[in-house]
Amino acid sequence: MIRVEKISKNFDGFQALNNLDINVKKGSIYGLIGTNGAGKTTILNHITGILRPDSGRITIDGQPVYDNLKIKERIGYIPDDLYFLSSYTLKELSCFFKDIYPRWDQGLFESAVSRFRLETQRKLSQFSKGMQKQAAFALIMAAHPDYLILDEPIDGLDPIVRKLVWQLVMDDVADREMTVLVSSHNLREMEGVCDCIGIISAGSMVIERDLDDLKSDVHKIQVAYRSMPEDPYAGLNILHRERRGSVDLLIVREKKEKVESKILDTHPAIFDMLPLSLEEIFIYELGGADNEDILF
Ligand SMILES: Nc1ncnc2c1ncn2[C@@H]1O[C@H](COP(=O)(O)OP(=O)(O)OP(=O)(O)O)[C@@H](O)[C@H]1O
Repeated sequence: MIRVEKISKNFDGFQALNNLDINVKKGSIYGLIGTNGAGKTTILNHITGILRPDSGRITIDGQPVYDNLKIKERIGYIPDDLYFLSSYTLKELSCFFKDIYPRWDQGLFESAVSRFRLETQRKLSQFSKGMQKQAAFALIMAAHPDYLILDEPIDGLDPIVRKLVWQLVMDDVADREMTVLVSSHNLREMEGVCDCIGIISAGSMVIERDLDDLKSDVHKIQVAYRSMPEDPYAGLNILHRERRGSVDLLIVREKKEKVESKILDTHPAIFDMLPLSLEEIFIYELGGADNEDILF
C-alpha cells in the first residue's frame, strides 16, 4: 500500500503541494487526475523518492521511501520526460536494468521487445519518442516492480501500442497484484483501466474515491412535464439546474434509485437519466460554474 500523509512542498515560495493525502491500495490501479500544474508530477516524484517533502510522510508497505534502496528496488517509474541515457542501445540498457533490479525477467523483456517490434541493437537516441516510451515499458515491466508509477504513460503512443501497454500492465496486476499509480489527462482511457480515482487541484486532494462509487453518485438528467408540478425536485441534491425550452437539465448528486423513484413519482412526460463520464465529473468538480454548460 502507498500512503501519503499530509505532505507539503514549497518551491522557492510557491506552494506546489499542500497537506496532501493519497491512499493507494495493493493491487489497485489508481488514476491521479488534475488540471495542468495541479501537482501530479510533483507527487509522483515524491512517491518515487526523488523529492523529499517539506513536511508529511510517505510510506510504501509501512516503510519510508526517501533514501530507502530496498523500497526503490520494488518501484518502477516511467516519468513524463524520459531521461534515458540515449547514447546506449536498448540491449545495453537492459543489462544495466538487470544489474539494478533483482527480479529482472529476461524472457518478459524479450517478449515485450518483440511485441513492440523494437530493435535492441539500436541506440535509444535513434528511436522515435513513442518508441522510446515503448522501450521504457519493456524495461520497467521486465523489472517486475511491485509498484508501477506512470506519468502520462500513453502520451504519444498509437492506439495499437496503447492496447498492448495496458494489456502488459493489467496482466501483471492480475497475476502478481502489482499496484499501479498513473497520472494522465486522457480521462477516457483512465476510466477504462482505473478502479480508484484521486482528483487534485492546486496541490490538494479534492476527491479520492473508487471509480464506481464516484460514478454511481452523480447523474445527469433531463425531465419535462406536460404540466409542471410544484417543486418537483424537492428532496434531491441538485448540483446544477437549467432550463432549455420545456426541458429541465439537472446534475444530481444522489443514488440512481432515489432519483428514479422521486422523479417518477412526479409523472414526467420525459425522463432521461445518464451517468456522468469521468471527463464530465472532472469538468464539474474542477471547472466550476464557468464550465457547466459543457456538460449538456
Ligand atoms: N522544480 C520546481 N521549481 C519551481 N516550481 C516547480 C518545480 N516543479 C514544479 N513546480 C511547480 O509546481 C506546480 C505543479 O507542477 P507539476 O509538474 O507537479 O504539475 P502537473 O500537475 O504534473 O502538471 P501537468 O499536468 O501540466 O503536467 C506547477 O505550478 C509548477 O510550476
